[in-house]
Amino acid sequence: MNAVTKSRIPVALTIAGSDSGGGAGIQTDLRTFAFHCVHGTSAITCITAQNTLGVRRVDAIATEAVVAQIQAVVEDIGVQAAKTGMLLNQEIILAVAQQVEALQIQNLVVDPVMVSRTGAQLIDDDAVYTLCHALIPQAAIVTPNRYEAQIMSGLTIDSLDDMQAAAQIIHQKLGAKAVLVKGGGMEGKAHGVDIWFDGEQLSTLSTQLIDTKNTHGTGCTLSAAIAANLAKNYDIFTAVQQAKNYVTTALTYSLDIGQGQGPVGHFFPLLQNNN
Ligand SMILES: Nc1ncnc2c1ncn2[C@@H]1O[C@H](COP(=O)(O)OP(=O)(O)OP(=O)(O)O)[C@@H](O)[C@H]1O
Ligand SMILES: Cc1ncc(CO)c(N)n1
Repeated sequence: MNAVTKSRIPVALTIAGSDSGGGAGIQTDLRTFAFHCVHGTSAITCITAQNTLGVRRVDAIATEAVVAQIQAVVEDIGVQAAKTGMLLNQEIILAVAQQVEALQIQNLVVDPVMVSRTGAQLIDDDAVYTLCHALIPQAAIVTPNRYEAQIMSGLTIDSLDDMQAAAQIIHQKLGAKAVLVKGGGMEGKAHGVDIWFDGEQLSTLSTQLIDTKNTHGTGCTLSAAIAANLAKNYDIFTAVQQAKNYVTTALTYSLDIGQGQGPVGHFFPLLQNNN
């Protein structure tokens, strides 16, 4: 009989919604964790009926069921990092914030899913308030896109200067340890450029701009990659830099599936062995 190899592996948790099309949400998060050699665990908050053309329907999971999933994972397996994605409503957001505090979940990445890249608001104003005041203060990093950063800072964001000002206001006002304002929804020079601020260092993160319409899941992939890197004990700035590089490569390999905006591709490390 062969001896079993006992392997220790970092563990990350995603608290997010399901995307039936497999391009965003928990499906993308778990894939991203796996391709970082991190064991992925999940607490599902809602089920979306979604494809590359858009979201057709959203059903919330009972708040007690969301809490039970988080407790089951953390109390037995333990997690070195976690990320939140689509939390959907105020009740779920509040319950998640309470669990993060009670279970002392470290290295929390909050992707404050409120507004889609096209500018459509996905959660109501009460939910936005609770996200900003109960969950984000516990975050190691919060990663708003252009429109979320506008809501959180109160600024109109049209340029890199605006993104920098917003990052500083969000840091000061909401108390996340670090802020990354993402530029996927910007035009011109700021397109695909992100702004980092941690209270001391203001940095511009840019890679090459990838010319593709298939950008579904960029935000989820980025926040999941940051969480995976934190689970591996990278310092937060390195975790973000590496995650930004990862999303850029995943965009280069994005998938031309469906009739709309296809998802970013995670399989590139396997492709050369699959032809
Ligand atoms: N065409 C592109 N080329 C290079 N990087 C990009 C491009 N589009 C988006 N990004 C990067 O992808 C990451 C996610 O940013 P984005 O602003 O798209 O987030 P989001 O709106 O939350 O995403 P999602 O579409 O998943 O909701 C950022 O690092 C951003 O700079
Ligand atoms: C489930 C889910 N989470 C996040 C997003 C944002 O990309 C989405 N479209 N769907």
